[in-house]
Amino acid sequence: MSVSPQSDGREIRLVPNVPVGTKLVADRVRDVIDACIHTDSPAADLEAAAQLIEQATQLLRKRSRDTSLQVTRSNGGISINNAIEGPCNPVAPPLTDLAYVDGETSGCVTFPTAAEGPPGRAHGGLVAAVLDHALGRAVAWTVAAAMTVSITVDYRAATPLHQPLCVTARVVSVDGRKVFAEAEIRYDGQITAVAKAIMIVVAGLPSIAPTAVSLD
Ligand SMILES: CCCCCCCCCCCC(=O)SCCNC(=O)CCNC(=O)[C@H](O)C(C)(C)COP(=O)(O)OP(=O)(O)OC[C@H]1O[C@@H](n2cnc3c(N)ncnc32)[C@H](O)[C@@H]1OP(=O)(O)O
Repeated sequence: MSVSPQSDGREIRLVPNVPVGTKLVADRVRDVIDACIHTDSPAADLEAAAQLIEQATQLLRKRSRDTSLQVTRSNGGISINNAIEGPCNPVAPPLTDLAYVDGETSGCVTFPTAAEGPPGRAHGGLVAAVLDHALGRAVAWTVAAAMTVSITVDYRAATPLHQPLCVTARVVSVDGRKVFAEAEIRYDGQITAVAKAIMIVVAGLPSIAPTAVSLD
């Protein structure tokens, strides 16, 4: 396991694979979040549950590290704690099955109840975040690692909770450091939201590639 210093002084920790134990904890925490939102338990059960969660938190805090950004070389360089794709981040939906084929980036996501905005629908901000992330992936995989300076989202139909959604993204054009890209999210083949973004290639970000990842 190695650490590479970044231009802003923060460190990125490289890990060979998604850590199985950490992912397991993240999956269980996702379950806890869902149970917390849906529970109709009596006060005594809620108190007992809170104590158990507190005990689990203390156990996890027994050994901590400062670095949060961890990247594995597998699957095109997954940032395991990322807010959108991180399998070890219980707040990430997460966006999974990321792939890059013939210039097209794709991924899958199922929004949990915790992502609810309007009743039964995904929150628009989270839909935008997923689109933003897919755009970032598409630009990183097609051109170079970049940051979003502008994103516009058109919401065309309800993006449902608890349903498998497909996300696709691609680079449209490049003008110096500026990269123009577009993405969409689909439910059952129908587009629910479309995004257009301008991203700026930034030196010092970890380089990721679709197949052979080199982070050294
Ligand atoms: C490893 C696994 C990871 C896995 C990760 C996978 C992908 C994750 C993607 C997530 C995406 C994000 O959330 S990114 C996070 C949110 N975004 C940010 O935090 C970015 C905040 N902004 C910045 O830090 C800065 O603006 C920079 C560094 C991006 C650019 O600053 P700069 O380097 O000084 O560049 P600057 O000269 O200002 O601009 C460069 C060119 O872009 C143009 N430009 C700038 N802003 C705009 C704009 N809004 N609309 C149009 N054009 C613009 C300028 O006119 C200029 O054009 P010209 O004169 O050259 O023609």
